[in-house]
Amino acid sequence: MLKRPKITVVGAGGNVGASVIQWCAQKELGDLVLIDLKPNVAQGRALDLAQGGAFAGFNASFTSTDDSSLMQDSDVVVVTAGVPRKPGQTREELVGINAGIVKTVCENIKKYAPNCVLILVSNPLDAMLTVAQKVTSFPRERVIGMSGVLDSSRFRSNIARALNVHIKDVSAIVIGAHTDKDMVPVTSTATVGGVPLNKLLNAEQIADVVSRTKRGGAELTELIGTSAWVAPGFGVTAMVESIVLNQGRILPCSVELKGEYEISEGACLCVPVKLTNKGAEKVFEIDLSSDEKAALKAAHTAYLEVRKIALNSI
Ligand SMILES: NC(=O)C1=CN([C@@H]2O[C@H](COP(=O)(O)OP(=O)(O)OC[C@H]3O[C@@H](n4cnc5c(N)ncnc54)[C@H](O)[C@@H]3O)[C@@H](O)[C@H]2O)C=CC1
Ligand SMILES: O=C([O-])CC(=O)C(=O)O
Repeated sequence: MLKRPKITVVGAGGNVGASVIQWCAQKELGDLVLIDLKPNVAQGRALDLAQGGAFAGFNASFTSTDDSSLMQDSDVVVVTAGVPRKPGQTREELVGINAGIVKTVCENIKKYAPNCVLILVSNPLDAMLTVAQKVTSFPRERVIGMSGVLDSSRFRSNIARALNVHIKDVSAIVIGAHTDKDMVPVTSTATVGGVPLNKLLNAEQIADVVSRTKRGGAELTELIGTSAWVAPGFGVTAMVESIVLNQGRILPCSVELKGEYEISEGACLCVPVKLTNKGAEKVFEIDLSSDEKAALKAAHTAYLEVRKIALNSI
């Protein structure tokens, strides 16, 4: 029998984890292991999905457990374990509690799946990525944060809605920190069907799209009462797919920088990377406007503050 990729989601009983499992199952990306502190909930999520396979047309294999050893030798481990924010909170306010959770989970990943590509989702994303890297000591290629795919998807959706065009034709990315204040929607390179964004929207309209994008997660949290999970699940799945199918997609993801963008070594921020079965195989430096360069610098400063608290909490 052919060996399929083994994909583990830690935190799979929760909203984002369940969404990731659903889309990975739908795309038959591999055998899925669902781990959560609440094993019954993870088991329930797995059963619910398995029962939908007949009509959704997939035949995935699920294992659900609170036993971390079942992630043994996973090819990809997605970490969604952690507390989500409530309306009125920032992601950064979760730092103390989630640093401890990410530390515990990453100790198990290091022990049981030392060769995996780790995709981190828990917030505050960039600082949690530093915790994951410190605990696992994995090379930067194999510790990747999901932020830019989601933020860019929101950016593209906001541009498409402002112009009443198909989202597929919108090419635009968000880099920087995964925070309401310090994400950097890159307007200077954004295009729709090859037409530069500034030929389609005026400065005020662009500012509106940018501000809506930066507040995308907060807006949803206010509406739902907890943070988003459907679009985050799609975002993670695109990353998993590019890794397990070795697609080599270039997607904005949080990674440790090693001097790129003139940012001090060791900082984790979102930039475009090539995702293959080695993980974030290549990090790209793109040309930015002077405003975007300044915004990236501010994102770095903000990240350092949150990182300090995160590292003091573990
Ligand atoms: N990076 C991003 O773009 C996004 C990040 N998030 C973050 O993802 C995290 C999860 O969000 P939700 O799924 O909505 O929360 P949730 O509360 O629905 O699920 C979290 C799950 O983690 C589990 N868990 C907690 N500690 C654990 C441990 N040590 N081992 C195993 N499982 C553990 C809980 O039992 C729970 O089932 C939050 O920190 C949230 O802020 C959410 C959306 C997007
Ligand atoms: O807003 C949140 O707290 C969850 C998240 O990171 C997002 O949806 O972008």
